[in-house]
Amino acid sequence: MQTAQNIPFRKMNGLGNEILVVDLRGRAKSFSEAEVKNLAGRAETHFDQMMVLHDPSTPGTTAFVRIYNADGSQVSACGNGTRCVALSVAEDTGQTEMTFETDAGLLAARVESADRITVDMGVPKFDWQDIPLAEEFRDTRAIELQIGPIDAPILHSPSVVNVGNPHAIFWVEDVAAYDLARFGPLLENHPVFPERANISLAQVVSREHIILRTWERGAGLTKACGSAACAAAVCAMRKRLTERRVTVTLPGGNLEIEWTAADRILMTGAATHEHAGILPEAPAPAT
Ligand SMILES: N[C@H](CCC[C@H](N)C(=O)O)C(=O)O
Repeated sequence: MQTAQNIPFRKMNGLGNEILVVDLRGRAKSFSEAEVKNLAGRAETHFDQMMVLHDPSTPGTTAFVRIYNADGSQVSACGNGTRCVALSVAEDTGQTEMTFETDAGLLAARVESADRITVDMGVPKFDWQDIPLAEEFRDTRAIELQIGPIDAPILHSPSVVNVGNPHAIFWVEDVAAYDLARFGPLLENHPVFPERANISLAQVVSREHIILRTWERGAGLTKACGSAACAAAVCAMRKRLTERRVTVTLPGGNLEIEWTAADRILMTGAATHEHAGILPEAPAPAT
């Protein structure tokens, strides 16, 4: 396993979603799954997601961003992490507009301040094959899935969507009434989700306000999940529960989500610095 060669990192968060930002541009290096999990497990570099910047291949873009969950899995979208990367780049270069390459496509970002960073999270996908689901469901606004009676009240009929990553949204009267830590992993790994899924409880307070809690695929309970906020917003709009602009309140704070007439999802919120340092030497591989 290659050791880290004096590589700087920034520990940040997006509404409390723990993010490690590592810039590998100009270096011929990438991280193994073992290195990712090792960094996630250390107090100084602990993260829910790690955002790694690599040299881009599309002219005019700032970086290709590779995204890892704490369990080492590589994923294609992280809203909170993308805001942290955008703030980091803006502070380093003075740029306020930038575009990143990700496995889910190009993401444009605008940095007005550390409190107002907007990311275009792209176009939502609702077909069962695009989530993906293991079998055909005609109406992905409510699929036949339920959990219980291990948890009362029963959870059922989630909406599903892909916003660069897969999400299932359960609609509830009170997000605090459920032991999400207990059944989150059951649903994350449910066979109906061949690539697993991020699992959220959504409470629609008004036509402009949703309260959300999320069990994240590959990271567990987090204080915020930006892509889940996007997922809940577009699924609520699709069910005619909300307008096209909503505030989503997560345990760590608020995000503004807009599903534009051009079918793109705009997410606006803050990013916060915590500390910076040099990545620790990776441990020698067990012989
Ligand atoms: N756990 C997610 C990736 C990070 C999403 C979340 N942290 C966000 O802000 O969007 C997944 O496996 O698809």
